[in-house]
Amino acid sequence: MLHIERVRLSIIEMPLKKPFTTHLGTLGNRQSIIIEVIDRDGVSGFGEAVAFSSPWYTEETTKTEWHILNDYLIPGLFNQEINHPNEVSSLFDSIRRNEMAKSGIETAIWDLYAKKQAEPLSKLLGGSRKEVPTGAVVATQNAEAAIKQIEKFQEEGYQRIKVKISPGNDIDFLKAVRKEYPNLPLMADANSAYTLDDIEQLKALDDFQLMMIEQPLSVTDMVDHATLQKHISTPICLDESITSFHDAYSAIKLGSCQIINIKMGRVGGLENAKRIHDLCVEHHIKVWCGGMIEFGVSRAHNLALATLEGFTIPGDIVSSQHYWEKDIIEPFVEVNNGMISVPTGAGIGFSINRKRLKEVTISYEEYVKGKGV
Ligand SMILES: O=C(O)CCC(=O)C1=CC=C[C@@H](O)[C@@H]1C(=O)O
Ligand SMILES: [Mg+2]
Repeated sequence: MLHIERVRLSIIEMPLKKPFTTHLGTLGNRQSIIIEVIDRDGVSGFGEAVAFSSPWYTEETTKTEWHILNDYLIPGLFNQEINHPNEVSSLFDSIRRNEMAKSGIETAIWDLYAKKQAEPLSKLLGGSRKEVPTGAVVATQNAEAAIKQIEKFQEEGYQRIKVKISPGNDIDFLKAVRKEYPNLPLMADANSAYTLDDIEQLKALDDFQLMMIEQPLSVTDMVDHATLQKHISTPICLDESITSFHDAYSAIKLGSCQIINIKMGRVGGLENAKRIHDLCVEHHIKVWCGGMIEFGVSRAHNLALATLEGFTIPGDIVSSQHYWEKDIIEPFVEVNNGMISVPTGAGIGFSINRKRLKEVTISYEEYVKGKGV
């Protein structure tokens, strides 16, 4: 039985080592909310609310998460007796959407629960992998720079490369990449840059032997993706369209995709992520673990999730040092020959460098039992 006694929220901020560019803009600085839930025995669990500072990827932002966490999600926790983290997402049923805020708290409670059970989070999720294959994202629209980044990722052993494409930055870009790397396991993420009017361009992508095209059409679409999949041989992977178990169910029913990028933040936490994984395995839909250019707490949770048997495609789980000068976890997540070893310690299996957390904290709120209820 878990009794949450205190919650500590820290908005942290770090510059990326290299800007992350898509057709939607460039991310140079990253904020995230680190959530520490502390039970009556003084045991801490950590989660990370991963919305960006502006609503370019989903409708949530660091500020909306701060509001929903402060005013809705946390106050309701103090008088709850939680038997299992699987109960947490239904506690939030009366609060619509706000999946990343919910995921931040839910994952922190999963970490706390696993620590109380003295078990690795991966084991409690039902994961069996002792190491996880991983891929990397080339986030530049400049072909020359992209080829240089791919060369570095190849040296580091990443098992597949994801590039970003959009109208006017697709065919020639992919031709340049394929010229240098004809056999590279390669996928492309469009972040909803196309419409069905672009169908001829999208058909042309079939010449590049892509593993998949991720989210080519509107972030809320299922129907046009199903139409598009009938016209192209490249498998469609959905990302932004899948914000819930029901979205995954609908996409599978409609034939909108052959692959789903599962991000626990986008779908409200680990329980929902696991349910979507199980549904996809049942319906022979491939899944992989997406990233959110996050810090070490969410990266550690992704690692635990990616140990589930259905995660057969290398995910977006790069090393801590790819993005950050100094992450907030110890040890850092490291990639060796394209694999990441799964920690065997209790919970997420990484500890928090509190000194570093304090250094990069820009705003802070602590709740004690009774406040906010
Ligand atoms: O976390 C990573 O290493 C990269 C993740 C990544 O590619 C994305 C994160 C968030 C928004 C997008 O730009 C993109 C995606 O759509 O998957
Ligand atoms: Mg994506």
